[in-house]
Order: sequence, then structure tokens, then C-alpha cells
Amino acid sequence: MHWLNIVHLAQRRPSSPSYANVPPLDAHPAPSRPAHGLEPPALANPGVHYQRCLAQLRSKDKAIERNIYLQQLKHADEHMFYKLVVENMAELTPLIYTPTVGDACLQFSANYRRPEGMFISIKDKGKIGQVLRNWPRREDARISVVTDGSRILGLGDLGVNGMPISIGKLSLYVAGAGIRPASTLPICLDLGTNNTKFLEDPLYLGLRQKRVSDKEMDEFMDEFMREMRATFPKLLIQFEDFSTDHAFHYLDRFRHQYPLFNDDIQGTGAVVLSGFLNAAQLSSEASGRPLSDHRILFLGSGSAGVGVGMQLMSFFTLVAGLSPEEARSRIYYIDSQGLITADRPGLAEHKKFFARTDCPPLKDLVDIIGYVKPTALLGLSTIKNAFTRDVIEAMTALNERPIVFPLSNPVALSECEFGDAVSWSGGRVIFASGSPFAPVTYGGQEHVAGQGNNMYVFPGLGLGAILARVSSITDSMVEAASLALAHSLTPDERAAGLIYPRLERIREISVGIAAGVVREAQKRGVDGHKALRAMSEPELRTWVEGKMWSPMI
Ligand SMILES: NC(=O)C1=CN([C@@H]2O[C@H](COP(=O)(O)OP(=O)(O)OC[C@H]3O[C@@H](n4cnc5c(N)ncnc54)[C@H](O)[C@@H]3O)[C@@H](O)[C@H]2O)C=CC1
Ligand SMILES: CC(=O)C(=O)O
Ligand SMILES: [Mg+2]
Repeated sequence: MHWLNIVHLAQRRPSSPSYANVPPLDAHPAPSRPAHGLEPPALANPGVHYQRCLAQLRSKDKAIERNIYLQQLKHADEHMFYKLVVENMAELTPLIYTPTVGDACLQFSANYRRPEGMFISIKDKGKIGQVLRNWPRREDARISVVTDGSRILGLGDLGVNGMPISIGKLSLYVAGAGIRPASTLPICLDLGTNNTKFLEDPLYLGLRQKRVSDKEMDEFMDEFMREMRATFPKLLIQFEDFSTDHAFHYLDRFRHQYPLFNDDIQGTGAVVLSGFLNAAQLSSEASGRPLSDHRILFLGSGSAGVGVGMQLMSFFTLVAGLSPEEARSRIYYIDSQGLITADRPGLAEHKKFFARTDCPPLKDLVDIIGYVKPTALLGLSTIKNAFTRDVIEAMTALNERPIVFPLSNPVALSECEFGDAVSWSGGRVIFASGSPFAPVTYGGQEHVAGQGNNMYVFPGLGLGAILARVSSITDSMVEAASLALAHSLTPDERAAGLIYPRLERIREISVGIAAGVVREAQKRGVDGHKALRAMSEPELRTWVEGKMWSPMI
């Protein structure tokens, strides 16, 4: 049976009775233009100007120059910027997001041009509320991406140079899910940096001090969250790119008090579960082995790796019919010291749940593959080219269609190049990477890489949570987002062997994700907008679509 039917059965719920008290749609204000005479007359033709902007963008040789051009366009003409992004998702997403956003972060202090978002520093402790109230659009704020810059993509501690990641993610909220630009609030917390290169860089824009102690950070974060709630009562918060221990710690500390989620733990978990459902189906169809036979090996056991493993537990319980204990036994982790076993002294708390009691402490990846016999190999290790030819060949020897997901970002840190994975597996690999790869031709056939990146999930998850006015984000809402994404493949996309939908359809996909999230919020009783409960599924989707902001060009 296809997993789609299994999950459908498990998730079926009664349809809602009627449609009542639906509030009016938001007005989308038209862009304001300079007064007559202050711009050239032919600019009145937006279609021509769109072509002009696209040509200007494409005339830049380097991706970082294109990123800078787009950032300045966003400030000068927000509607044109988003029009370009929405209509050219596959071309522009890599410029405003991974991989180019990695360079934008590394070079943030050198390339800085104008303020965007908020910088809250440890020096603001005791008066954080006062600082937050300087944000000019307090009433509008609905979604904030908050980073402390301590683990930006796989690039490590970048301090305040992490700000472009918050900005880039929020641009995808607008482009991918129609969140109003004025409702977005990028925040970078400056708690110091342990990046000595930056501390010695005269242009570095952050505090020149090492990161504060955990105790001081806890006090700061408690005040920050309290003041965020007081200043922006309707705000949803996405924690992004905190170092692993802090990522888990602050998710646990705040998730029951405030509407928030951690994108690296939960967003990544959701996007990978979704791709894995479709990949496992393809792999099992090719091998004739049941879905319950899958075994997953992770290289990398940080916030993203463990977040994905926790979410993949529901593949085994929901779809493959295993008990939670059996599900756990199908998941193996390797970190920098080798296969994670429970007898290792001083094992970090977040690694304990999946630590093996039944395996020797093997170190070499090919040896571990030989021992575990995984059907899927997932990389969240930040180790470039860790999936060597030997590794891909070992996976291919074990599996008719090996599942290989090198998910580390940016592309320069990917565990494997797409072209290599295709040729080393003889064209049999089922592949998804964190950052995009161009299609490759092999054996006379075009192969398309999936993009297993949380960008498919967080815009729709955020949209649903905002519209339902949730008081918290439950695990089941994250899972609902994941299933909605997995369900969103069209028959054409399935026939083409894709495991993620085409990025060009992101807005349509976000509607489905948002609707799934709203329904799950209702089931869990964390929805504040009770009128949505009365809507039928088509009515809810239409209503969600009507709430989405679009560029007016
Ligand atoms: N595709 C996506 O949507 C996402 C991708 N990521 C990527 O995942 C990567 C990891 O992120 P986090 O888990 O937060 O970082 P992290 O730094 O906490 O985790 C890295 C993990 O890799 C392990 N590792 C390091 N060197 C290794 C080696 N030589 N051999 C085996 N394992 C090794 C570490 O022990 C650690 O467990 C980053 O590159 C990040 O960009 C993160 C979130 C989302
Ligand atoms: C995609 C993402 O969130 C990361 O690489 O950290
Ligand atoms: Mg991240």
C-alpha cells in the first residue's frame, strides 16, 4: 500500500458542518509612488521596469553581487523585489537564501549598507523592552526570525554577521507564504562571538567580546522573551541557527509559554520527514521490501540531525506500523567520534535518546554502513564531501535505490555533490540536498535533485500559526506541516520521480501546509481564531489564500 493511503486513513477526521462569521479579508495597500515629476515618465510601465530589473540582476557576474542588488531593490521597491522573487523562485531563492546567504553573512560587516531588522545586545540587558519599542511597526509585527549568530548554516559562530539569515528567511515568508513584509521582524542577538577572526576585524559590526556565560544568556533570554511578548503580543517567533545545546535548551524553556518553534530542529525535521516518505516509497517499490524494513544512518548529530531523527520516528510509527521502541532502533547516528553508543563517557544530553546499546563503537563510515546496512544515509555534519565514492558505492551495493540526503548548508559544505552521487550510484540514487544543485544528465536521462531544506515548511507553518492565532506550536502541528508538504506532490511530479514539489509552486504548497496547521491547532485546542473551526476544507483554503500578500505590479 502507498504511504499516502496509510496516512490518509490514520489522519481522517470528520468534515466541519458550516461556514459562519468569517472575518473580512485584509486590504492589501497599493505601493506608494513618488509624487508626479519625481521619477521618469516611462516608469509608469511596470512590465518594462520588471524586465529592466531582471536584466540588471542578471548582468552581475557573482552571486554575492546579485544578492546585494536584490537587497537594495527590496529597500527601493519592495513590490518589484517580491515580484521578481515570486516569479523566478528557482533562480532567485539561491541568491537571497542558501547558498549565497552564507556569503552574505560572512561578508555582512564588510558589505553593510543600511540598517534592517533589530540588533539586541547583551549590553541592553535590563532595558530590552525599551529597545524593542524602537521598532517602528510594532502593531504590524507577526513573525520574527531570531538568531544569536552562533551556528550560521554550517559556517559556525558568525556573531552579528548572522543577521542576513534572519532577513533571508523572512523574505521567504513573504515570497513563499504571502506574509505581509511589514509584519516581518528580523532580529540578531549580540551575545558576543567566539570567532577570533571577527573580533580582530576592524570592520566587524558586533560587540568585541567573547560569548557570555550560559547563566548570563539565560537571564538575557528570559527578559528578551518576556519583553517580546509585551511589545509584540501577536508575534510568532522562529529561533534560527543557535548552537546546538542552546537550540534545544531554549526550545524546551520557552515553547509552552510562547508561540515559537526552532527551525533547525523542527522545520528541518518536518521537511526531511516529508521527502523521506516519498523517497522510502520509491525505494521500497524498487526493492520490493516493505516500508518497515528501512534503516536510517545519520552523519551528524547536532540540532538538525537529532531534530530530523525525532521527526522520522513518525515515519516508522505512522506509516510502517512499528512501536516507538522499534522505530528508535531503526535510527543510527555518527558524530565526529564515530557511531554513537550509550557507553561513551560524557555523551551530550541530546545524543542519548538514539545512542546504541547493540553496536560496537565503529569509526569508519564505510565500515558502519557495512554493519548497519542502512537504506538511507543522511548528512547533517557540515563535512564537505564526507560521502565519498566508496560511501555511495557501499550504499548502492546494499540498495536497489539508495536514499542519500547530504543536507548540510551551504553548498560548499554539502556531504556530496549531486553529479557524483548520480554517477557513483549508476543513476540509482534518490537524492535531496540542503542547498540546490542543478539537474544532471546521466545515462541519457535528466536527473533532478530534491531540495531538503526547511524553506519548504516554515513559510506555511508560520502562515497557519499566525492566521489561527495560536498560543503555542505543538509537535503535531509540525508533523501536520510535514504531511501536507508530502501530500502536495502532483501526479506529474510523482511520475517524474520527485520527492519534493517544484519550488515554483511554493505559494500553493504553503496554503495546504497552513490549512493543515490550522486544523491541527484546532484539534489541540491552541487556536485563538475560533471562527475558522466552522469552515469546510475548501473554504479554509480559499480564506487562507485570500489572506496572502502579493506584490502589486
Ligand atoms: N537542509 C536543511 O534544511 C538544514 C540543514 N542544516 C545543516 O545541518 C548542518 C548541521 O547543523 P546542526 O546540527 O545545527 O550543527 P551542529 O554543529 O550542531 O552539528 C554538526 C554535527 O556534525 C558532527 N560532525 C562534525 N564533524 C564530523 C565528522 N568529521 N564526522 C562525523 N560527524 C561530524 C558533529 O559531531 C555534530 O554532531 C549545518 O550545515 C546546517 O546548515 C541545518 C538545518 C536545516
Ligand atoms: C537551512 C537551515 O536552516 C540551516 O542550514 O541552518
Ligand atoms: Mg538554520
